[in-house]
Amino acid sequence: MPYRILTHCYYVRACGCRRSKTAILLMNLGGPRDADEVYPFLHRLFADPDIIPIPWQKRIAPWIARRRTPKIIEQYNAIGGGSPIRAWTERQGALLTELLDKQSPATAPHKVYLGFRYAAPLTEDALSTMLADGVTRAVAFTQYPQYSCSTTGSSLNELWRRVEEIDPKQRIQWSLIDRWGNHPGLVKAFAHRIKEKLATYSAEERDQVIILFSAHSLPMSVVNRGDTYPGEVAATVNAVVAELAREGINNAYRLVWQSQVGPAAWLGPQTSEAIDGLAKQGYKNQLLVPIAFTSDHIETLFELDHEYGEEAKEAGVTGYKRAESLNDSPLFIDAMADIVKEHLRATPSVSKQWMLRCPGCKSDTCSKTRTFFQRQSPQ
Ligand SMILES: C=CC1=C(C)c2cc3[nH]c(cc4nc(cc5[nH]c(cc1n2)c(C)c5CCC(=O)O)C(CCC(=O)O)=C4C)c(C)c3C=C
Ligand SMILES: [Fe+2]
Ligand SMILES: [Fe+2]
Repeated sequence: MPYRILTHCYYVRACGCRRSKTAILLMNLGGPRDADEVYPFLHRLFADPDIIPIPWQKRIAPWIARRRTPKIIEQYNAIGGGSPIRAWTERQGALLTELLDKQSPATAPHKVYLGFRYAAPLTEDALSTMLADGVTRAVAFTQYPQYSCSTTGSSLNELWRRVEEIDPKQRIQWSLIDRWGNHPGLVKAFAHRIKEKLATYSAEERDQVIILFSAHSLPMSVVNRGDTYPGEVAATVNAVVAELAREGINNAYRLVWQSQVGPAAWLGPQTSEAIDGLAKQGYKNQLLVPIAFTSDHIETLFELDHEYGEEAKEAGVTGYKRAESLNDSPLFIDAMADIVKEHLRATPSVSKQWMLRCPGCKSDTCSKTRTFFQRQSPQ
């Protein structure tokens, strides 16, 4: 017990102290848990120039958020009142900790923290808790498998700013897992979810099912400045398709893009239009696969299930189904543990704060910087 008050305890096994030796910060966008959290969530999102640069941003963001809040509350009400991202991330974190403690005694005990960009627990909350817990070694692990300056970049820039503010002496040594869209474990987990759902079609229908991999779209302005996300999503799709082919599954497939916001041009084809267009070509069995996010959220539960589900029915798609999100899939948790284990083995702890900035642009304002030729940072 007395060891609990020590800042550093390297004798965790012998003394029974529960202080974690390795902290893992799961970074994600987060989501409102109830109606009261919708406005603050949207406000933070529209105030973030890394996701959406707006002139006079600080002044305009509250106004856009206020106008959008009633519509988004309605959408969250349709899926049970709030976003399940936090609950799923907590569950994934608990399972990951358990697995890592078993598989990686050299870096145990592990402790997972959640750091969300737009909803509680925010990055700054996570960082303060980690410092209060006496953490000295941490891995920032993005929960977006494919890198975009608008998502992982934004989270990293926020972490970098908060470290400067809250931990200027760098008591915590950080390293970074910034992309993992083609990790074999992730690919297997996606393929398994697809096989599970394909098995629910009749034997005659199964080969006729078209698989629609659906990812959150990006504004063309972000695509055109060289964001690597579209290519990384396509790489995940190709890897999953190859994995399915190895198991004798050779269905037709397309990559489509959902969740456009506002009037600007976004990357297409749009999921809803593709569903309709393919229905007109006679594809009555369509299996939707969310490929750029690892747990359920408004875009799977509301957009894919409700909104596009209704549109598909009207278009005559009688066999419209969605693959379950990865959520607490054991294959997915195995993949997460594998990624962290491998990272810890290969990456000595590094304290350089620049590692926490968006490696696409090394700037804390991604949106102003070109990101062509973004390098794959070491994992
Ligand atoms: C890989 C995932 C995501 C990318 C890329 C992404 C880019 C992106 N998003 C917006 C604007 C909004 N996104 C909103 C919600 C939202 N976005 C993602 C994921 C990605 N976004 C998720 C999982 C969610 C839902 C969160 C939940 O349900 O808990 C919203 C809020 C909802 C709404 O108002 O429609 C906005 C706004 C932009 C502009 C962008 C790329 C630049
Ligand atoms: Fe989004
Ligand atoms: Fe960036």
